[in-house]
Amino acid sequence: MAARILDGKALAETVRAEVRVSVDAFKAKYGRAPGLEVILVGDDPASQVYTRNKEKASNEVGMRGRLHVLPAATPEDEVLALVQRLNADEATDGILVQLPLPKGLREQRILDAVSPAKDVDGFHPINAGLLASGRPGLVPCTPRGCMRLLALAGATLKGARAVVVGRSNIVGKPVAQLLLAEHATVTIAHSRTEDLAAVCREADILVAAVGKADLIRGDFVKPGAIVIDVGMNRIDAGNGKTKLVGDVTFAEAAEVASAITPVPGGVGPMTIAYLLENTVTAATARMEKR
Ligand SMILES: Nc1nc(=O)c2c([nH]1)NC[C@@H]1CN(c3ccc(C(=O)N[C@@H](CCC(=O)O)C(=O)O)cc3)C=[N+]21
Repeated sequence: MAARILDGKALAETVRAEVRVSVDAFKAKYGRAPGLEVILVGDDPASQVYTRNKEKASNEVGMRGRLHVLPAATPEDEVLALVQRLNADEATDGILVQLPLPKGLREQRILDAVSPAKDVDGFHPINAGLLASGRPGLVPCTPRGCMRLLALAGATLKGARAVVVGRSNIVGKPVAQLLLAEHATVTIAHSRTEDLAAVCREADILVAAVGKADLIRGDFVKPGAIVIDVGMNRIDAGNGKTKLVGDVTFAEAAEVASAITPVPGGVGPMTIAYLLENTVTAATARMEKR
């Protein structure tokens, strides 16, 4: 059996078209564009590419996207001062601090400084707590993208066995919360899980979010399962080049699963699309509160 390949790139384009409609409605109602501010500290080449893409993607849907680049040696208090200035700025709806931060900057202190109402990453403990309590708030982008891909696959979540491999605050925990909210029976597995293969084989829905190439082999997948691969691993392609792969051995898993996301072209583009969605959601919520 060959699995259906879930095209995250095409689905992300659909989400962006939806966001464009919301942005136009927002502009008509409030006379300005939703504003996303992306903060990059340092000169990590991958982060430079990612943040430029985020700025570009936000402008393409009619928002006002802006990238702030600070030198790697910027003192923590200066980063905090920028976050606080943007928190207080009426035209700023979303604030994203690109991770990882350079050594010497305390990630938690900086992320906690972002106003929960403008926290379009959904990383603030207030938003994490709201999600865990089943209350409305800003939800992390990658987990939202995973749920939309499951909808594309036509997954029945109610009563399904879902296994999430990985327990990060950015993906594993929030995607588990979203699956639970949809009435799946959720297991969170991780590097210390005993017999990971056997646990994964129970899954109707398998979400891999660890960051380790080839962690999930074909024999980890229950026949007919839906596999969402969140991993982003840059590995040696053998020809002096590198290539991007997920956590799942794609060719093996695609023989067994009913549907599977590729890397690249799966979850990654959905993350950016939901960053835009979260920004217009945050903008609308702020304006409606005033
Ligand atoms: N505050 C913060 N929020 C983030 O959301 C955040 C972050 N920091 N730091 C880094 C990670 C990584 N991340 C990606 C998003 C999309 C792709 C993506 O679109 N990938 C393409 C391919 C990209 C390529 O070829 O390199 C794909 O999978 O098809 C990748 C990586 C967001 N992150």
